[in-house]
Amino acid sequence: FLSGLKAVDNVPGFRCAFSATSLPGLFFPTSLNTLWCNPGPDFLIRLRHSLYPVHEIVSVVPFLSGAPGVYVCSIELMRQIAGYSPQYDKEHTFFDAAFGTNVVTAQRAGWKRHRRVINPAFSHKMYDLVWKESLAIFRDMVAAEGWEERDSTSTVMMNSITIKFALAVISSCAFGLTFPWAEPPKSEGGGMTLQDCLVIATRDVPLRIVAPRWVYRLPSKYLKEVEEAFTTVFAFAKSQIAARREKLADDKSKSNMCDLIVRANEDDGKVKLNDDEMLGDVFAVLIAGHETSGKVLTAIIALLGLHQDEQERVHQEILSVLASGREPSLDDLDSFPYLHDCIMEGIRLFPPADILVREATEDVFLKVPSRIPGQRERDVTIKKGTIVGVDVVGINHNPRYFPDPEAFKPSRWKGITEPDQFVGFGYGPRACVGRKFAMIELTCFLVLLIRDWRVEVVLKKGESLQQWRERILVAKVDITLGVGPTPIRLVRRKAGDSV
Ligand code: HEM
Repeated sequence: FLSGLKAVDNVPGFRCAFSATSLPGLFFPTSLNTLWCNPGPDFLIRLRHSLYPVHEIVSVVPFLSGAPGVYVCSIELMRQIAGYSPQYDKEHTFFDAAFGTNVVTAQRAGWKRHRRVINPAFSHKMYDLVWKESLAIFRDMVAAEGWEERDSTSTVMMNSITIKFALAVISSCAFGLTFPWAEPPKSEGGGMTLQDCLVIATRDVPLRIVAPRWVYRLPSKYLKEVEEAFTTVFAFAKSQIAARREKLADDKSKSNMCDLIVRANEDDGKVKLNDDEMLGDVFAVLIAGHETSGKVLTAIIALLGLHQDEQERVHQEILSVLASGREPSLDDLDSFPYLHDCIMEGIRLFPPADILVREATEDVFLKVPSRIPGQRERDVTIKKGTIVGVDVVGINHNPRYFPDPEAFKPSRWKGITEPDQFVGFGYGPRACVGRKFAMIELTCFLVLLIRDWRVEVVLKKGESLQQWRERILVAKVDITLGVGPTPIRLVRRKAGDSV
């Protein structure tokens, strides 16, 4: 504990039993009790108003389990920490124990091989496919949900719709696995859909790591579900790699992302990944590629439902681009600047990747800005091996960059180029490789939705919009950050209809 305090140069913060990202920290209940403190995985967003009273840095020093760490909410420091400096690397994480080393978690030396294999998959041809599939899946969804024949829907829980949509897009574009909206693929046991299995597999990673295999034979419905979920997800990933290999042996055409990854791996002898690493990458793309987009899509739809004026502005923009009544295409992607700003603002308020975690590879010196105008920076020396987290939520709520940070104001992004202040997709060499993929599917979904439907939030009797926001838009972190169950209603737009 004392060496932990030294490692973070006595920067003020939490002195706790477990660090937020250690295994016990995830298992035990969150508590800020001074004797039994466990800040919990979502402390950055929960405590965002009070975390940084003076300087833009806070420390977490556990006395039982987990590594000491500091968290910063400064863009200037993010550039040093997540940029190209060899002084920082990805933190060694326990997630590898469940899914294998992969492109998201690998440390610098191994990561380059993963990234070289993954990169060719993110091509214009792939983006074309993402748009086409998003369009087709949206249409299938509207028909299968029975919205086509209605002027307004009953209450729709948006979370399951957007996660299913994002999973359908990644399954189709990454693995060539298309399925009808009404009949998603089921697990071998037949009880759960692949979507259910992925939700459980991502939520229960800590249990999977600590529980020995015999535990799953105990008579518990919950444990049986966890076992079925992991077995299904592993079988799916393995079958995808095997199928790609077989296909590529007699068919040299490259089509979906998994084909391209397997081909890139086998084309270049120097960068070959072994089967476990390939499996890890398939999981990484599957999870990083649907959890993030699905969760933030719900938040953006909810924010547009709360802010009818902003929604109307987006609607008018869509009508002006699609004036002739034609369907949107990938060529229109940059023709919706206001919608683009709404997406940026949604990601700012509810960033799926709430933190960029790095580890100091040597002793590092930080000049930390003060939150109080006119007050001096603080010099801090962080010891080698200490966790250094870029607090994305903290940056996004830092009034130095975003005045009135809690407000949904898409217009604040006008004229701001992304690398300047937009940290939602990360920064530097490890920034999101799927950024354009995500922007395409989000734009396609929102253009089609807002063109045809007005989104309304479903209030309880007597509830105000502000109360709805406080009740529903509560961020929760399980691997990625998202909002709670979000009830909305869609009302079909008629010609000349506006708010
Ligand atoms: C709105 C949606 C998304 C958001 C907000 C998001 C955010 C991020 C962020 C912040 C990082 C950097 C993490 C770090 O530096 O520690 C990242 C990395 C990554 N993302 Fe995304 N992501 C999104 C969608 C996607 C999609 C759709 C895919 C794949 C199709 C994807 C694949 C990846 C991968 C593979 C990495 C690791 C890159 C590397 O380390 O080389 N992401 N993402």
